[in-house]
Amino acid sequence: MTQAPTPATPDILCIGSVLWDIIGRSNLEMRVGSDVPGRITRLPGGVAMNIAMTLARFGMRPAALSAVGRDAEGNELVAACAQLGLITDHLYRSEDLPTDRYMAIEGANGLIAAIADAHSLEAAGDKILRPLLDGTLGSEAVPYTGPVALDGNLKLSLLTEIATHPAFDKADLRVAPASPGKAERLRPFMTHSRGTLYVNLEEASILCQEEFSSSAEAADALLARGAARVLVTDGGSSATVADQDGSCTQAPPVVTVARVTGAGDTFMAAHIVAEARGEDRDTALASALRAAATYVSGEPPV
Ligand SMILES: Nc1ncnc2c1ncn2[C@@H]1O[C@H](COP(=O)(O)OP(=O)(O)OP(=O)(O)O)[C@@H](O)[C@H]1O
Ligand SMILES: O=c1[nH]cc([C@@H]2O[C@H](CO)[C@@H](O)[C@H]2O)c(=O)[nH]1
Repeated sequence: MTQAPTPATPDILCIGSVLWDIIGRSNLEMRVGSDVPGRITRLPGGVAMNIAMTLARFGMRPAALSAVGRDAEGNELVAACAQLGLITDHLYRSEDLPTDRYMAIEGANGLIAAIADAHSLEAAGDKILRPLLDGTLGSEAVPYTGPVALDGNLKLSLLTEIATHPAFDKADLRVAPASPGKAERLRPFMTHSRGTLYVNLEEASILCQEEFSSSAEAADALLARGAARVLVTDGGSSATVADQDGSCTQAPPVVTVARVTGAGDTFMAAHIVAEARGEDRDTALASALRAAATYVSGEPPV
C-alpha cells in the first residue's frame, strides 16, 4: 500500500477566504446599468489567499485554512493554490458547500461594484480551525506558536473566538480586514488586546467611529481603544507602526503609481516577512513601504 505523503511544514498560516475572483474589466467608463464589451477573467482570490500568494512570492511557505467545496471549482482552486506555493492539506473540503466566489466589475473609472459571496466560509464556521485544535498544527494544551495571517471574512463570532480562545494565545496573529464593509468585525482584537492589526485610514475610522487625518493619529486612537499593536497605512502618505511601547511613522518612497489594488496585501506580507527575518520595528516598516512602493509602481515586487 502506498502511504499518503506527509504534509509540508508551513512557516505561516493564512486563515480566511480562499475563493475564485471573477473580474469583468472594460477600458470604457462605466456606470450603473452599463452593458459594454470587455474581458472576464477568473483567478484565485480572497484576502487570505492574496496574502498567502504574496508571502509565497516573498519566499515563505504558507498553509491556507479555509473552506473549499468538493465541487469542480473547488478542485481547480486547490490545484491553483498548490501551483502558487500554498500548502493545501489543512483546508476544510466540504461535501455540501459550494466553493465561494467574488465578483467585481471594473471600468476605466475604477471599481464599479463588487459582491463577495463567502457564504460557505461562514457556514463552515469553526471547522476551518480544526487543525489548530486537534493536534495537527496545535491544540488547547499545546497552542500553535507561529505566525498567522487572518482575514476579516470570518463571522464575528468566530473572530471573537480566535481573539479569546487559549489555543490562539501563543500565535503571532496578524489581522487584516476583508473590506471596509467588514472592518468592524476586527473589533474583538481591540477589546481583547490580541494580535497586530493592519488597516488603512478608512478602516481605522470605521473601527474607531472617528475621522482621522493621518496614520499616526489613527494608530493612537486604535491603541487607546485597546489594540495591542497596529500598522496603519494611508496610500502615498505616511504609515505608522505602534504599540504600547511607542510608535514610528515613515513616509513611503515617492513613485509613479501604475496599480494600487493589492498594495495593502503587499505591505502586510512584506512586513511579516521583514519581521520573520529579524528586522527591528523601524527597519521592518521601511522594508514594507519599499516593497509596496515597488508593487504600486508596477515593477516585480521583490
Ligand atoms: N501612491 C503611492 N505611493 C507610494 N506607495 C504607495 C502608494 N499607494 C500605496 N502605497 C503603498 O502601499 C501601502 C498600502 O496602501 P494603502 O494604504 O492604499 O492600502 P490599502 O487601501 O489597504 O490598499 P488596497 O488598494 O490593496 O486595498 C502604503 O502604505 C504604501 O506603502
Ligand atoms: O468581502 C470581501 N471582499 C473582497 C475580498 C477579496 O479582496 C480582493 C479585492 O479587494 C479580492 O481578491 C476579493 O476576493 C474578500 O476576500 N472579501
